Amino acid sequence: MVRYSALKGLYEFEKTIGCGGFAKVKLATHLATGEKVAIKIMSKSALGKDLPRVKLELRALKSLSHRHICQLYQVIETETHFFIILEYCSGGELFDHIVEKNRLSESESRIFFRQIVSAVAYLHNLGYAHRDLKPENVLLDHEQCLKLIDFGLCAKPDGGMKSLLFTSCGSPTYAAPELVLGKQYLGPEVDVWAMGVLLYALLCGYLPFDDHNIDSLYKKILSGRYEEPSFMTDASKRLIRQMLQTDPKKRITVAELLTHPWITNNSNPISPYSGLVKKQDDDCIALMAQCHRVMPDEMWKYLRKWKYDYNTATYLLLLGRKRRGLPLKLNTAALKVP
Ligand SMILES: O=C(Nc1ccc2c(c1)CCNCC2)c1ccc(-c2cn[nH]c2)cc1OCc1ccccc1
Repeated sequence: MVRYSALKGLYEFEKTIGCGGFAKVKLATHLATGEKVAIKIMSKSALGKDLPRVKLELRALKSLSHRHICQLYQVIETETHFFIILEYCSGGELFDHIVEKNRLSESESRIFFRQIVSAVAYLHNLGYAHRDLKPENVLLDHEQCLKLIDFGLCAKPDGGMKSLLFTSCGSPTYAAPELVLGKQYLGPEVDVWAMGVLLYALLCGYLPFDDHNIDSLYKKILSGRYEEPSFMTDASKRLIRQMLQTDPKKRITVAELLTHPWITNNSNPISPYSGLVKKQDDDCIALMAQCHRVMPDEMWKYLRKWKYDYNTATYLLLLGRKRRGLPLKLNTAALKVP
C-alpha cells in the first residue's frame, strides 16, 4: 500500500471501506484522541476536470456544522493528493439498511426523514442546495443517526451550475423533471423532489421511477406517474404527491415540510438549526491548551479560526467524545504545537 507520509504520526490507516468514482475511503484512527475517522483520499491526477468539484465540496463542508451532516475534521493537501478527514459513519449506507429490512415502517421512515429534512433545511437556510440527494449519500452512524455526505455537487442556487450536475451525477434516477428537461432550475426545489424519491424508497423499499433504459426513465420522471402500493397510508401518499410534483412551482418547499403534519405527527416541528455542533467547550479547550502549554484563551483564539488542521480535528473529536459521555484524553505524542 502506498505510504501516505503526509499523515504519518497523525492518523493510523486501517482498511479501505469504499472506492467511489475518483475517491477511496479508508478507515483510520486519529492518534491524539484514539477516535475512529473516515479518510477520503483523492489523487489529483485522477480528478482531472473534477478538481473544481472537490474544491466546491470542501468550501461547502467547511461552512457546515450539523448533527445530520457528515462532519469535516481536517483537510490535508499534498502535490499529488487530497486527504479529507471525515466523521466515522459505521452504520454504512441508508440504502443497505432499507434493503436488508425490505422496507421501513411509516414510523421508522418518519424518524429518518425528519433528520433529512432538518439537514436539508439547514443547508437551504445557508443558501446551499445539495443537488445530489440519494440513499447512497445518506450514511448511518453507530447510533442509527443519519449523516448526509458528498457535497461535491452542492452549490449556492444563484450559481446554478447545472452543467456540473449533468456531467458528474451518476444515474439521474433522483433527478427532477426540470433537470431532465435541462431547464433553468433552483437547487432547493430539486432537493425536495430528490427527498420525495428518498421518502418513497424508505416507505416502499424500491424507487418510484426506475428503468434500465434511460429514455423510458426520463419519460416516467416527466410523467410524474408512479405506483402507490396498497401498504402506503393515505397521509404518506399525500405527502409524496406534494414532493413528487412535476411542476417545481407547485412542489412543496422545505419550509412547509418543517411543519407538515406527516412530519410533525403530534411531535414538535423540526428546527433547521437542531444539532449545530461547532461550539466553544471549555473542557476540550482546557485539555488542548494544557497539552500545547498555552493559556485556554490563546488556544480558543487559534481554534475558532477553524483552519481544519490537526487541531480542528482534535477539538471536534474531543467534543464528540464529551457528547458521548466519554473521558477526555489526549496522546500528546501525536499533537503538533500550533
Ligand atoms: O465511516 C464511513 N464509512 C464506514 C465506516 C465503518 C463501516 C462502514 C462504513 C460499513 C462497512 N463495514 C465497516 C463499518 C464513511 C464516512 C464518510 C464517508 C464520506 C463522506 N463524504 N464522502 C464520503 C464515507 C464513509 O464510508 C463510505 C462507505 C463505505 C462502505 C459502505 C458504506 C459507506
